[in-house]
Amino acid sequence: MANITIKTLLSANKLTCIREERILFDELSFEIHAGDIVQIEGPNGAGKTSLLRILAGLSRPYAGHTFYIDEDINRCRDEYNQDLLYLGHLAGVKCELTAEENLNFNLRISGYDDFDTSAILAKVNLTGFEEALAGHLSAGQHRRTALSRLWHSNCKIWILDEPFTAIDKKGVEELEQLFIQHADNGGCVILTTHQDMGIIKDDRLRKIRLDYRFI
Ligand SMILES: Nc1ncnc2c1ncn2[C@@H]1O[C@H](COP(=O)(O)OP(=O)(O)OP(=O)(O)O)[C@@H](O)[C@H]1O
Repeated sequence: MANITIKTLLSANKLTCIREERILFDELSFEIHAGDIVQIEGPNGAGKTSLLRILAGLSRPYAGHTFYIDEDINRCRDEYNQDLLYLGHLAGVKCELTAEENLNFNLRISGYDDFDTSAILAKVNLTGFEEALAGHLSAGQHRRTALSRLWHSNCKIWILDEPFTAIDKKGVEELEQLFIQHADNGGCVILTTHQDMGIIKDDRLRKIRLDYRFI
């Protein structure tokens, strides 16, 4: 019988998050493996963004730990940050830069120096808008500028907060395909969305649900 090893990329160990005297989640534990596509779900205000930010090491939990492979993320920041691509709500797009300059800037600060911005922007349907100021782009084009980084990433762990916001149906499908490809190549995707996904079927998607609790 084949010996299948499941590689754990990220694990949450008894994470507790309290905001404004409200317990958003309490002793939440889970493991995320290579190949996983995980949706954090729950109503508005349930704590999805708070959880993603804790997993990304951008904020601290009230209690508990996040591990990158088998090390606490606070003890291996550099290695973790090199393997992590986090896109939050604002997604780091600067309105005063063009779409191309934004992509160029974001890839360079992530350590890449050999890439073709026109080809990457073409993947997100921004051909012809390379020189447009991000501040003048439509909401969907602005979001596509942020997402373009995903098409040139060596990071295994993608943490994406509402990646489909303002993206049209075809764009959502292309992103879903990319997520599947990334997971099939040994990465993982952890995302929030209030939209239904059409390509990533339920048997390919793991769900972690957050619900309100009060002290
Ligand atoms: N830094 C903070 N200080 C105080 N309260 C906060 C902070 N961050 C989040 N909150 C509160 O925590 C709760 C959860 O916020 P969060 O953004 O994590 O929810 P969410 O599930 O992502 O919501 P949505 O679906 O609306 O995006 C909200 O009530 C929010 O006001």
